[in-house]
Amino acid sequence: MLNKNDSSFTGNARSVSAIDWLPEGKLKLLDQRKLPTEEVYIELSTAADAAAAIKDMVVRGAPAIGITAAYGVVLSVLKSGPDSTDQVARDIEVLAASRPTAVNLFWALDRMKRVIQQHESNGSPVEALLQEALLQEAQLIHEQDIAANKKMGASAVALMRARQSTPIRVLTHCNTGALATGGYGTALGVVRRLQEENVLGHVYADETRPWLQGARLTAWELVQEGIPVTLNADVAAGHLMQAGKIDWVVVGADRITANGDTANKIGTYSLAVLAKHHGLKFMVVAPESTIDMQLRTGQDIPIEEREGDEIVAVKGQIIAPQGVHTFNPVFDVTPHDLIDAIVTEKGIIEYPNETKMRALFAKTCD
Ligand SMILES: CSC[C@H]1O[C@H](OP(=O)(O)O)[C@H](O)[C@@H]1O
Repeated sequence: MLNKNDSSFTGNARSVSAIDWLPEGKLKLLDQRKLPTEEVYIELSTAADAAAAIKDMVVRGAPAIGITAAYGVVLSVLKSGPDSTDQVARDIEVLAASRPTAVNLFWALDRMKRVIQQHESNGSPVEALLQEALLQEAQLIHEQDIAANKKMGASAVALMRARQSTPIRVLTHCNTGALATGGYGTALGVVRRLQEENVLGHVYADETRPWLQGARLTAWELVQEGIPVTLNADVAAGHLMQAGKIDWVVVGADRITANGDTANKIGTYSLAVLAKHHGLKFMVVAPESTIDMQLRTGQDIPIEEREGDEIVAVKGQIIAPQGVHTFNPVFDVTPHDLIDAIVTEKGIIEYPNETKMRALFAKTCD
């Protein structure tokens, strides 16, 4: 286990990466459970370690989960040795079972399985060649995610500037930044681009109960970069909208279905209803790896429920009586008709519906 004295730590969220492949064949993760008070890194050497890190939210965020799983497959092949097909297949199943909602996990594993299948179709895969091909694919998934985030940031800000005067004031939910992705961020990538173009009015960050991704992670990223952020209780979001403080609600996604219904952190649906009521714009920002054209509507999306102890305690401090029942779904689904724009690296869909989604994605998701 490494602490922030680790040589790669520079003290700046912009250069801090949640996920790094080490030359000695290990995966280094920033333990997001310990932020913002501690920057602690862990090094993983097995696929089971990677699956546990996803399940336990050492690393979280739909794209980051997919990238971690891809490196987990590399760890599996490195560890399994020759004739490891069955063990690698078992490891991929363990990775797939780590969390159910973010489709990026399954998208990334499918890409890695295609590399294995290509090698197997060429006769028995030469182990070293397969290991190298899988590492290259995982690193490509990682790099493509960062590039997608920067492209989405630019196109989202261009749309916002075409729709209203500047500066632009944003409310965001959960964490969708460098910690949730390969780097730069999805919804937080839009915030970064607004700041880069000097048209950011202000960012309001929902604390995002119960896991507090907004308070612990989004605020950490933005404060470190000097981006003007105000942390608010989730229940204050409606008040901010009613007070005329917000122009756009901008969020990430964990799975977007063929009609544009969007699963995202619990509380997103409420924000969309509030935004509609107050006549504000609601934007979803997500790479194509978050699109699931195999599901027709959001009703089909598996919604993860986590342990009640995430609700009844905050950083170990008990805040509810012993024996209370709990209900802890950690995602909800925003219907497409509450979404003004879905921004992806392939293009922007305004007022999404199945026809528009299929026009943009059918060719790549059949
Ligand atoms: C870049 S999208 C990240 C997405 O993932 C988060 O969920 P979790 O922290 O539980 O992995 C949240 O839904 C974000 O919008």
